[in-house]
Amino acid sequence: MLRVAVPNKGALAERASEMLREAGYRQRNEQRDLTVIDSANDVEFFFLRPKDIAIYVGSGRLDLGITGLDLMRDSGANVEPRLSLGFGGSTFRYAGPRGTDWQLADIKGKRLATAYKTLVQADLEKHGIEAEIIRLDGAVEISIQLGVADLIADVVGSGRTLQQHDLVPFGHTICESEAVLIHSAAVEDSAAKQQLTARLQGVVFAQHYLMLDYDCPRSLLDEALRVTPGLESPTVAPLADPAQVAVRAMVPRKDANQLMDELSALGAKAILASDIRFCRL
Ligand SMILES: Nc1ncnc2c1ncn2[C@@H]1O[C@H](COP(=O)(O)OP(=O)(O)OP(=O)(O)O)[C@@H](O)[C@H]1O
Ligand SMILES: O=P(O)(O)OC[C@H]1O[C@H](OP(=O)(O)OP(=O)(O)O)[C@H](O)[C@@H]1O
Ligand SMILES: [Mg+2]
Repeated sequence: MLRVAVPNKGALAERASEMLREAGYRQRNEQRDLTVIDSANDVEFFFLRPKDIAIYVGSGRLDLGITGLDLMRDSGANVEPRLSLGFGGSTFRYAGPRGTDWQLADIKGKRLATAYKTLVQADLEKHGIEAEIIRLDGAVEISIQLGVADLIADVVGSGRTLQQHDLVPFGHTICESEAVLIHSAAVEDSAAKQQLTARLQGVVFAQHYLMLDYDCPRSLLDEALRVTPGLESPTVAPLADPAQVAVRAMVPRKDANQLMDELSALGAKAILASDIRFCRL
């Protein structure tokens, strides 16, 4: 049975379970359950703290896991990302009190609070900076106000939490992160791991694409197909009116409105966009 780790709480938990559901897997109904067996798909899911997931997967006890790239790197475990899941995007940044034009070199000799000690230590070493790292578990932005640190390094999503605490990010981005599916770098791949990956890939892909349907004069078909070339070859079907054809093609979601404008200007009619829930390419 394939064994898969899923975040049990925090920023990634809900979306991770939602994606697995979309991919056809059974997920927990009760927030406090720590495991769920999906016997139809021969998978057991383990609901673990996001910070611990890379450690379990790196140990080889679990086959796959969903976690943040920043957490994966901080764990130091022997794991690799195998699929980006397209949610939980954040950056990991140094930050200090507003009003000072902080530079990276200013970190030297300061007390720097973080919940990602390994990640920060590696970055400081890389830049030849020595500082006292204060290891906290969370709510790191409050630590300066409470007098235990001078600077912090933490996850920035919208930037709201930094702003609320009068902090500004400075220096380079330590890590760009998003939710990823990970595996152990030391364990061989298997058909079961590949199948779960392909199912999640289908969900990620479906989120990035829309299906466009439209009718277009046969005389304009070549031009219309240049606008919507599809992934490989769009479907072109005859209509009752021999001068018209119906076209169906997948398009990137972010371009959909512009492409619909172009098709409309070209003379296409009845242009419909529909969601793709999941797919296998
Ligand atoms: N506001 C946010 N926006 C986007 N991603 C975020 C945000 N906060 C956390 N993350 C991402 O979520 C992951 C960490 O999750 P979270 O902070 O929920 O876990 P945790 O800190 O281990 O648990 P907890 O906060 O419950 O102690 C990291 O990969 C991080 O980049
Ligand atoms: O830039 P923002 O959108 O404001 O998000 C960033 C905040 O979100 C996370 O906190 P979380 O809710 O996980 O609490 P924690 O600090 O206890 O981990 C992160 O640690 C930051 O504090
Ligand atoms: Mg957190």
